[in-house]
Formats: sequence, structure tokens, C-alpha cells
Amino acid sequence: MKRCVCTEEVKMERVSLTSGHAFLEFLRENGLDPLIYTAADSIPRYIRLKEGSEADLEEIEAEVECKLEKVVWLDGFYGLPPYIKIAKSRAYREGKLYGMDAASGAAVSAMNLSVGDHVLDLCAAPGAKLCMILDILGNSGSVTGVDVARHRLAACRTLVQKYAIGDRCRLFVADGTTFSLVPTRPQLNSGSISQSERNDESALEQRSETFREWTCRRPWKERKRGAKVMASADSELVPRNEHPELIFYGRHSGIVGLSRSELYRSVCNGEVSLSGYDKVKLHFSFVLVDAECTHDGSIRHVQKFENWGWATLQRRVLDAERTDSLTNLQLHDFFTQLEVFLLQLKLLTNGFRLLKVGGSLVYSTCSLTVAQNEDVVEQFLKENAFAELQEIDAAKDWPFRSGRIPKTLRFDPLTSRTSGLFVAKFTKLGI
Ligand SMILES: C[S@@+](CC[C@H](N)C(=O)[O-])C[C@H]1O[C@@H](n2cnc3c(N)ncnc32)[C@H](O)[C@@H]1O
Repeated sequence: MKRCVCTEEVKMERVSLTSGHAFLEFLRENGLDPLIYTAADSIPRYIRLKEGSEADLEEIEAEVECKLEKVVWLDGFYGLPPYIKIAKSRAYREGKLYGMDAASGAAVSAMNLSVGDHVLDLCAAPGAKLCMILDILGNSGSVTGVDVARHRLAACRTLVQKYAIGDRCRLFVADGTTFSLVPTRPQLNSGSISQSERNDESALEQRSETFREWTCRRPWKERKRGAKVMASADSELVPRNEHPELIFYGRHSGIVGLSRSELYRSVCNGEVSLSGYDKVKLHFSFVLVDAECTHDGSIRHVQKFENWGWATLQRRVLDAERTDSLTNLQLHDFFTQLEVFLLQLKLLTNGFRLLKVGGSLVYSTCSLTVAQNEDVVEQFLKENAFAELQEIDAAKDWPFRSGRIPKTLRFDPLTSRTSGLFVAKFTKLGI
């Protein structure tokens, strides 16, 4: 196996590939050093071992033909040379390991989750962080994953099924800036049909509107509803006036046995629209807003443009199917940055609305710009008197730089030997 050793000359040549391109202009405008992208060949690729797979470490090393280097500051994570491909390994196919950057793992660790937490992941797809959250919660709590892009959330569903961790998970195609559903508690009722109900036609009729165990074969009514949603998705990602589309739920996610109206009760202006419910319990104890961004900190993603061609950057970075808000915008365009900023602020604000008092919210992006990170945090704090930045206790041994605002963290390839990531943690104060 040969290792790519980058000399300074090669590095500069690589950086110069971007010369004159909108991307270089974008970096200049945001005060970012193009040299960070030369680190892609020298920083490790990271994997996370699924809980219980540590015993297979030697076997995995033999299969991928390299030693896995334990990440001392983050449990369960290992580094390996960037040229090693894991996708074809048996361990990967059998669901013993995940490909996941250590900085992304840190964003999840920053949440400091406890057994029984009910977590909302507002930009969930393709799902690396959602899977880690599910692994941490194990046989407790619940995870609600939301994403505006159906095809990306479908990939997230595939992951959850591959790793067999979806028992307490539910996935909704929805706009995270307006998503309003509360967590549902696992029901005693498993959704199976009793003999007396089988004999009672009206009970059966009622039950056809309640959720049974999830199966990829949907009942006719739901298929029809889904087709309608798909048809309108041609013009809009998430059609207005439609309930969020539920594309997956596990047996203990609190959905089985619920009626549609119970599922789709919503939070209005921070209050639950039904009376008699414990409002604190009906909000999420943790929210992750891993917001859509320009992905400039994701150095491997940016590096791919050397193969794809820089001319495709517009189409691939701002993929029209990912989000309507980012469609047809130019990276270097002032209005793009404003639109991205507003989207991020709206996602953060809505995630905070769904958070219970005393709960925590982690905001992260894989952009290194100040505009998409500290500026968003500052504006959010200005508009939300009950939000307070929290120290990230777990971070004391992490290789990060402090963000421009105290208590916020920045991972970058040169300091952290990870992909770039900004992380801020908030708590919701009582009235
Ligand atoms: C950085 S990615 C999230 C990565 C994910 N958390 C993970 O760990 O794999 C951002 C996601 O936000 C989604 N997104 C963009 N606009 C959104 C919106 N208005 N509501 C919900 N999701 C949105 C995109 O489709 C994309 O999947």
C-alpha cells in the first residue's frame, strides 16, 4: 500500500487548482486559509466501533490490513490512514463499525446524553450522528430524526436498519424550521390485534387509522398519501399544509398504537396544543441542530472536487434537491451567505422552541466561516432571552480552538487532525 506524501510544492499546486474559482473567492471573503485543504492527505480517516465490537478489533485490523489508532480523547473512535477503504470490509458490511469523523463524534459527546433522554435531531440525514445517539441511548429514551430531503433521510433509514438500532427511532421528512411534533412515549399497547377486535368491525376500522408495527410494505391508504407527497415534492421539498411524512418508526419509538391525531398533535408557540399534558415532559430533553451549511470545513468533501471537477461545485455543494433555500445560489454571492445564515437561525430557533426547560441544545456546522457560526449564535442569543451558552464539560481534553465567542469550539484540520466543525451548546433557562 503506498502512502501519499505531500511536499509543500505539491500542496501549493493542489491549492492553486482552485485559483480563480468562486470557492477561492469564498475562502478569501471569509478569511479562511486555503492551505487547510492540503491536510486531507495527512489527517486520519476515522471510524467508530459499534458498542460491543471492541472485542473484534484485531480481526478488523487484519481485514483492513492496518493498525487502528485509538483516539485517546474520544471513546469508541479510531483513526486509520486516509487511503484505507473500509466500505468493502466484512466488519463494515456486518455493521460492526461506522465511518464517522472524530469531530462529528465530539458534537454528539458534547450533548452528554443520559439514559432515557428524548432527543430531537433536526437535520438528521444521512445519519452518522443520529446512529451514535441511538447507540448511546441503547434501550431507553427515543430519537426523532427530521430532514427536509427525502432521499437523504431514506439513506438514514437504511443505516438505522443496517445497524439494527432503530427500535426507539422515528424519522420524519419535514422542514426543521417549522417542525412541531412532540416526543411520544413508548406505549404499553404493542399494536397487535386481539381476537375480539378482529371480530369487531368498527374497532378494526378505527385501528386502520392507528399505527401498527412498521413494515416496508405500507397499507394502501398510506401508500396513496406517500405518492401524493412525492408528487408535490417535485415542486416543493416539503409541501406546505401536509403533516410531516413519517418514513420509519421502531417498535418502541412510541408510535405503535397511536392514532394519527395523537401523533400529529403539535407544539404551538412553545405550548402543547392539548390541555392536560405535562408540558415539560412533552418537549425534548436534548436537541441537535447540525445545520445545513456550505460544508467548507469538510475537507474530504471539498477534496472530491479535484476528481469531479471544480465546475461541478455549484451543482454538488448546493444540490437543488437538498434544500430549497440553498438552491440556485452562488457560494461567493453575498445573498447566499445571508440566506444560509437565516436558514441556520430559523433551524436553531425552532429547535430551541421544542426543547424543555433545563434541556440542552447543540448547534454545529461543518463550515469554518464566522458568518455561519458565531454570527448565528450571537443573533440567536440576542433574540432568545432564555437561551444561555453552556460550557462543554467533556471538551477539556479535546484538540479544539476556542471560537470567537467563549464556550464555543472549533475543530479544524490543522489543530485537531479532524474535519472542520463548529460546536456551541445552549441550555434553556426557566421563566
Ligand atoms: C450537515 S447535514 C446533517 C448531517 C447529519 N447530522 C449527519 O450526522 O449525518 C445537513 C442536513 O440538513 C438538511 N436540511 C437542510 N435544510 C433543512 C431544513 N429546512 N429542515 C430540515 N433539514 C434541512 C439537509 O438535507 C442535510 O441533510
